Amino acid sequence: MADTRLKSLDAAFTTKGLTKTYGEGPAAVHALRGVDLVIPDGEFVVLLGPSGSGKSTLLNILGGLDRPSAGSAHFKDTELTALSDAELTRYRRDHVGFVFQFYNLMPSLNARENVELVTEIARTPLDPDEALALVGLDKRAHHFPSEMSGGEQQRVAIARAVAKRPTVLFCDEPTGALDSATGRAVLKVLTDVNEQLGTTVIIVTHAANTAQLADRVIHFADGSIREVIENTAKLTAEQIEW
Ligand SMILES: Nc1ncnc2c1ncn2[C@@H]1O[C@H](COP(=O)(O)OP(=O)(O)OP(=O)(O)O)[C@@H](O)[C@H]1O
Repeated sequence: MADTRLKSLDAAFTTKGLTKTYGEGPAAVHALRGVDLVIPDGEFVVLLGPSGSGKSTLLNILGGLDRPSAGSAHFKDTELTALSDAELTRYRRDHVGFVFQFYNLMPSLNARENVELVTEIARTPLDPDEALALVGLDKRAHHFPSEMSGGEQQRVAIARAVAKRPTVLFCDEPTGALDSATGRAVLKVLTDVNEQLGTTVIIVTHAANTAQLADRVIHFADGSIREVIENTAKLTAEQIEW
């Protein structure tokens, strides 16, 4: 598929001195130690780093699920750190989609009904069938989660997350529970979402191969950014090594 999207040079996110400390005194855990970061709008970004290095903490703050202890985080011109709880909820509802390692589908609802959970409350949603077609599951709309493989369930979760046309899609270990073939299919869907809808996609993972798909790879270590690499030779999901 040709990438006809014009990439914007505007920042989707800017953080300055972003700090998160859990607990106090000798028991304090320094999850983020003053992170300065710019994530351009429309990019496919991968956060890599060892367990406990602060990746999920950063994702949760940028996604409006958590607040930092100090420093600032902007989404475009909006300072997330200055928003009230109600405003943060609106930010999540209007701009953010989440995909987690374990799908979080409603077992009593079929694929289409799981997607409709979002399209019924979003302001300018995709048609649920269009969202399922985007992830290649338009023929499985009436199947329940228990009737689908892990990779198919994750694709329904992605359809649900993108159905509200989020500006940003956050994924925490989206292929962590999947074998290589289904993991590859899920990554293909995520790159399609980035390219076809222009959604900024930010993925936290241990899987170093996912970095080969990224415009930008951010390496974390011990609550800090160790290195940011702009990838000049992106691969497709079919090409990456597993
Ligand atoms: N709610 C919490 N209370 C106390 N400590 C926490 C809490 N959440 C995270 N931490 C700690 O903060 C540090 C960073 O955690 P975080 O989950 O951001 O790391 P991560 O890089 O995403 O790790 P993983 O790859 O294992 O998910 C860890 O030491 C973790 O134990």
